[in-house]
Amino acid sequence: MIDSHGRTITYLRLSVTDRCNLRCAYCMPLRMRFAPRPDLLTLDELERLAARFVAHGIRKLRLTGGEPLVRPGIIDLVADLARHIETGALDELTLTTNGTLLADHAEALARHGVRRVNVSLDTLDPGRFTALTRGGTIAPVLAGIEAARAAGLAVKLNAVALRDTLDEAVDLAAFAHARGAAITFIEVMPLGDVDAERLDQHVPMPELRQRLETAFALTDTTLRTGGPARYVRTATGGMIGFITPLTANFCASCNRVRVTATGTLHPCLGNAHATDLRTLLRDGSAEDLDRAIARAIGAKPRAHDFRIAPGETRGLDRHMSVTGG
Ligand SMILES: Nc1nc2c(ncn2[C@@H]2O[C@H](COP(=O)(O)OP(=O)(O)OP(=O)(O)O)[C@@H](O)[C@H]2O)c(=O)[nH]1
Ligand SMILES: C[S@@+](CC[C@H](N)C(=O)[O-])C[C@H]1O[C@@H](n2cnc3c(N)ncnc32)[C@H](O)[C@@H]1O
Ligand code: SF4
Ligand code: SF4
Repeated sequence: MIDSHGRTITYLRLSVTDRCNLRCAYCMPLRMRFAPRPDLLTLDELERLAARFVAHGIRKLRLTGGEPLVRPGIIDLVADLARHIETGALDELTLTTNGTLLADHAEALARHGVRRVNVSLDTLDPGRFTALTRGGTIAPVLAGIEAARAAGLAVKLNAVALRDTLDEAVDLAAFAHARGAAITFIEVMPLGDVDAERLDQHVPMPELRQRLETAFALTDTTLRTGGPARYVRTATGGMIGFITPLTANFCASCNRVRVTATGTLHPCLGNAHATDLRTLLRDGSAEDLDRAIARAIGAKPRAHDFRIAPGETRGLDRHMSVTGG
């Protein structure tokens, strides 16, 4: 699948639920409205839809959410999708999780062909964690990271670059590296309404990188994982990734599309473009579905138009938890 800007699409981010057991302050408001249950794809529909994308050249499949591990039957879905790894059609089946339920599932994920997981962790301070997630506790996340490692899963940490936790950037990187994990810092994106001003949350990545440079000597690398991060290496060999949609967008090399838990294809995280696949999946033919996917990818926008600056925030009326990032 090649879009009209010549970019080959090989990476699908599939949201398996828009529900979550946390309420991260940068992701959603405390009183979040979720999609009506009948609108959610069934596990069978998710599996069938993923198979269409794999048939069209998707090589990397990431399950996300909401929180993917709150979806009942998630391990059955992973087990079904694992056949694409076994046939060689997929290079990677992976997921991004808040880690709260990872201790319960790490072993089963590893058994079904998952080799690595990305775990979101923005703070190491238990009180701050509860405040930032509006009610979560950090202990299960830390246990989840250990369980994943024990199950043989490679772990990467994700931390959003936030004004309130900037003072922890060095500690977070050291925490990750002590566990053999890479860490990626992500600039906050203006997606959906939250109970705060985006400008108050946003830390431009050069500022965060400067903090890290007080503790680590950083060397740029050419490492690519197929995701949007650009990586540096510390003198001790630890990897730190930067995802910089606001200060240095990476759209020219984009290889990704996403499908929501209700079966909407968004060819770009940062634009409103949307194609309903659920109706075709439920009532149409396989050819109709394939045509709709091809048309949507052909029309993938060139880039996003996010902006967070004094006096001006430009974003989208769609929360990150809808697309799963
Ligand atoms: N603007 C933008 N942000 C993205 C895109 N893809 C991922 N992100 C953001 O990057 C963050 C980290 O994504 P992950 O779920 O860890 O996935 P990844 O970066 O592809 O992971 P790796 O496979 O480990 O490289 C999330 O907050 C996403 O929203 C994208 O295409 N555009
Ligand atoms: C939407 S979550 C879904 C998966 C899972 N619940 C988790 O938190 O890892 C995926 C990633 O998006 C990040 N994220 C959420 N809202 C964001 C925003 N507005 N800007 C940047 N990253 C965001 C999270 O920190 C997480 O790393
Ligand atoms: S970032 Fe992930 S864990 Fe946090 S509220 Fe959003 S979906 Fe839930
Ligand atoms: S904002 Fe859109 S074009 Fe840019 S990297 Fe993300 S999905 Fe790709």
